Amino acid sequence: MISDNVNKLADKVKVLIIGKHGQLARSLVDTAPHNIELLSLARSGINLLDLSNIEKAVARFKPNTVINASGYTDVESAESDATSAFSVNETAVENIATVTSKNNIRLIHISSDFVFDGTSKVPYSTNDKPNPLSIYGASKLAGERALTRLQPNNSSVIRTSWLYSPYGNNFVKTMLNLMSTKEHLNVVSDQIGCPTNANKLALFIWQLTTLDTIYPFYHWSDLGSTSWYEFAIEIQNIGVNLGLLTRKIPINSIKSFEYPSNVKRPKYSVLDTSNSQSILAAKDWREELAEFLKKLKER
Ligand SMILES: NC(=O)C1=CN([C@@H]2O[C@H](COP(=O)(O)OP(=O)(O)OC[C@H]3O[C@@H](n4cnc5c(N)ncnc54)[C@H](OP(=O)(O)O)[C@@H]3O)[C@@H](O)[C@H]2O)C=CC1
Ligand SMILES: Cc1cn([C@H]2C[C@H](O)[C@@H](COP(=O)(O)OP(=O)(O)O[C@H]3O[C@@H](C)C(=O)[C@@H](O)[C@H]3O)O2)c(=O)[nH]c1=O
Repeated sequence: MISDNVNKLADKVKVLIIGKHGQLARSLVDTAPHNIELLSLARSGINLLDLSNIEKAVARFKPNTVINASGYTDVESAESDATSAFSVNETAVENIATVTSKNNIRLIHISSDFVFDGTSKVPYSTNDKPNPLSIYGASKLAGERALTRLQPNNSSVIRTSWLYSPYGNNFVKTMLNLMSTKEHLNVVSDQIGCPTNANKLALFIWQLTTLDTIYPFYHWSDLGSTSWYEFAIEIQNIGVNLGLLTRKIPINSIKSFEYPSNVKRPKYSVLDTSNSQSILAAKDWREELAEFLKKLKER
């Protein structure tokens, strides 16, 4: 018995992150606990469409947990390139789940509020039925289903929404950029959801890696709800207060149909995160945004 425990202590927890250059993968690296041995792989290090290549990467590193932070996230381009969206968001997930299931490795995978159709009037629970409106949403749902089919045990799908971080493309960075270069902005006010600080999602994911058993589905976002329009207003208000922006520009509230886009986005996609709160307590989205922008100013 004693030697078993010693062996457990000697075996460092090893976590493989897939999607190295993405905003969530980078936030995971930023927040990783010190006792974890990490390997984060980009496309150059792992070919997600080649099962034997994933096998090799896993055999070499021998992770206890794989976090799939990769994804085809260009919601607009997905509408005209469904093949690429499904290959990353479904086929790659199938391949990863096949390998992790075979090797008894925990798999944590990220999905989106865009699997829902937005007709609900109350936050979506993990039991609610998905019905995606977009190709991106359909490809994310296909990935969820592949994972559930191939690795029903020791895996979790975490659905999240409106992710932002200092890295890559996200609404907060786009707004700060547009607010400093444009004379006015039009932003949709009839899509309601909840922003998520990628750092906090990363902390939630790290908590999941420590639990003995995990549920198949979690929802995670910051607390509260807002529209993209109110989100933009708040970014501008805090941005000006902190000196990230030098002036305020007019921000007009518009309807979805007035915004040039090929994508049908859910009108309401707030996630019910209550089951996740015992694992990590979330904060209101405004508080998270203010902390994030403060740190961005200090960088
Ligand atoms: N962004 C958001 O608002 C939300 C995101 N999600 C989900 O969270 C996850 C992480 O999102 P986020 O960090 O924003 O995504 P990013 O777009 O920032 O990063 C995605 C990463 O996936 C990598 N990738 C794409 N295709 C492949 C491939 N074939 N092989 C290897 N790597 C690949 C990209 O690599 P490269 O840099 O080389 O292109 C990129 O590094 C995704 O699954 C996404 O669907 C869920 C809800 C909201
Ligand atoms: C830039 C801009 C966007 N918008 C609108 C368009 C859209 O309805 C909303 C957000 O636009 P974006 O293109 O930034 O975000 P979008 O790529 O649609 O965001 C989604 O990404 C995927 C990956 C997810 O999983 C979702 O949770 C969600 O975060 O804001 C404006 O109204 N005005 C603007 O100037």
